[in-house]
Amino acid sequence: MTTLLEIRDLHFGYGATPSLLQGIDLTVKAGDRLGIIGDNGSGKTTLLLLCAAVLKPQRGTITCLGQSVVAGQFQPAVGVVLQQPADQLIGATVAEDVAFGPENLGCPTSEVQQRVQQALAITRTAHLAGRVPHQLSGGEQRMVAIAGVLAMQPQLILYDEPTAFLDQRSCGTLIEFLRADTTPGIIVSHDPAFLRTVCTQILLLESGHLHPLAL
Ligand SMILES: Nc1ncnc2c1ncn2[C@@H]1O[C@H](COP(=O)(O)OP(=O)(O)OP(=O)(O)O)[C@@H](O)[C@H]1O
Repeated sequence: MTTLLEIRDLHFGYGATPSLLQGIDLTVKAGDRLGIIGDNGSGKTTLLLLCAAVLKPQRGTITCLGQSVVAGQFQPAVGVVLQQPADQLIGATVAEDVAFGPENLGCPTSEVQQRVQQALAITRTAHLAGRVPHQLSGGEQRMVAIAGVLAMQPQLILYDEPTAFLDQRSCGTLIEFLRADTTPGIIVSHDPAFLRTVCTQILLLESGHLHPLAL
């Protein structure tokens, strides 16, 4: 089975928390969606930012589809859904926002339009196409942010606390989407029941190490 992401002996820390990650090993293969749970400040977001090439490992390696992940280098194969969806919404309208990714990948206009319509349909946000992203509710913003990621057709999607700020109904929409979508990835969350519903494996990040948990 294709290996999408491979992390070996990853170490990382900040000034005040120098030993945050102390030898992380992780593999995401086709069909895998890993859930990561852990206390506040255990390093879950940091781990995602390392996978997304936003941060540079202090030791160890991260490879995506067999290529070394180089911090600061754009990885079209990896989509990231940030904890605060508003942070990644930049278009004047929802449709323009979702078009931004494929446009920047150099897709022809007809393909951009096709990808936008498809992503909005999958995330059930087509009715929001003409709306201003920053005037949407938190739940609507989250699904639009996911649509923007899907329009880039990534091979791996990293989600940082996707259920944060969602009410039960929006959570239901998200779960329905995640159950239908087969893109492999990693989901960081504080909600074990949610992770059990949408992930193939759950890992606990504790004291700088990942430990498998029973589903
Ligand atoms: N840019 C930064 N500079 C210095 N310290 C940071 C930085 N970002 C995060 N930290 C610290 O690193 C630790 C881990 O933060 P991180 O956001 O990765 O944790 P988390 O597990 O995602 O937490 P939460 O569940 O609260 O979202 C925290 O103690 C945090 O204060």
